[in-house]
Amino acid sequence: MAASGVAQRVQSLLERGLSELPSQYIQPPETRPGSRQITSDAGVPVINLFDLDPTRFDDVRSSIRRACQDWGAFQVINHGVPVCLLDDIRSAGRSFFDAPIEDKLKYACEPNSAASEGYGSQMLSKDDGVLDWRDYFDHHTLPETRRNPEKWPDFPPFYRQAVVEYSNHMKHLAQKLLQFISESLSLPPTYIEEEVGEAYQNITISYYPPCPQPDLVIGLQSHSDMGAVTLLIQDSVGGLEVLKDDGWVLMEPLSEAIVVLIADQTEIISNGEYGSCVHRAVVNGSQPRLSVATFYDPSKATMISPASQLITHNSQPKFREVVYGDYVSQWYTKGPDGKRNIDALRI
Ligand SMILES: O=C(O)CCC(=O)C(=O)O
Ligand SMILES: [Fe+2]
Repeated sequence: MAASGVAQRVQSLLERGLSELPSQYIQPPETRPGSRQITSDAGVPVINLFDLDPTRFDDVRSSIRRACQDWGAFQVINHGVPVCLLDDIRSAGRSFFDAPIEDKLKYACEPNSAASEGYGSQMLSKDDGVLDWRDYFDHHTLPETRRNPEKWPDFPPFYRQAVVEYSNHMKHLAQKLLQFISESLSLPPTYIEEEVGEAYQNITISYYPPCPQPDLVIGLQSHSDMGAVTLLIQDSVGGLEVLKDDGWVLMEPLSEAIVVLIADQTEIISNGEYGSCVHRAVVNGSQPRLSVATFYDPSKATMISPASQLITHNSQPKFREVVYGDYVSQWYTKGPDGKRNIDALRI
């Protein structure tokens, strides 16, 4: 998102005491949380990975295929990532956000550069976009040459170690999931992984303070993620919603599960067979909420295009090829705004 000026942290705004909600955070009626909310009988699928037991792979692949076609999202359980590591990263994040603002600001991200590492909040965009009710800490974790734990909080003492271990586990799980996804499209198992090339991984811990008027704000506005796949964990509060058939469905918070969100480059590679998941985060009036999103993305120089195996005389390419870095720059210029970005590549 285009940025200018000094970032205001939502949490510090609240701590200073709010007599009324600042107007920059008030959403127009059509994007407020209550709009188009649906309770679906069939929620987002929860898929058992059976601790990656190869005898169950056929079942897993067909469940993933259905979930990708119907939702572009699913949760996985028995995924092989130690649950204590999920708890550690949530508790590390929570301790950071519970610390005094002076301690947090030592890790402030660069106010004028897009996607810089560290502690931040959405900044005023150059157009008159509405601000998200969210603060975050972004970590650059892969390739290892980008990984500099000195830039991450040194409290609580296990913070940096937890991020390193979490990053490594999420890389392996993302690769395994991309293999299932490739095979479920009848592509060779490593197809998507090879198209993506050396993975760029960022881990963003989002913190959504409670809001005195939660019905007027959005924690994180509607968007689809730009890369290949996003793995996300949330705490017990809940607030992640996915768009399905024009209505918003709550992603049930499950403490041991990992949410998988298909992102835009996988939609392109699958030639639209699997749509990326449009999602947003809503907030509430009483409890802060924390989530940890791990993005698995191509490098900026990587060219992404629909898999040639999926192009037949019955199925023409649906997207133009794109250099990933150009895709990202466009996103930062225009902002997420639903799926506007990927739609610009449609043939
Ligand atoms: O907090 C959440 O649940 C959503 C986070 C998210 O979508 C993102 O960081 O891209
Ligand atoms: Fe997202």
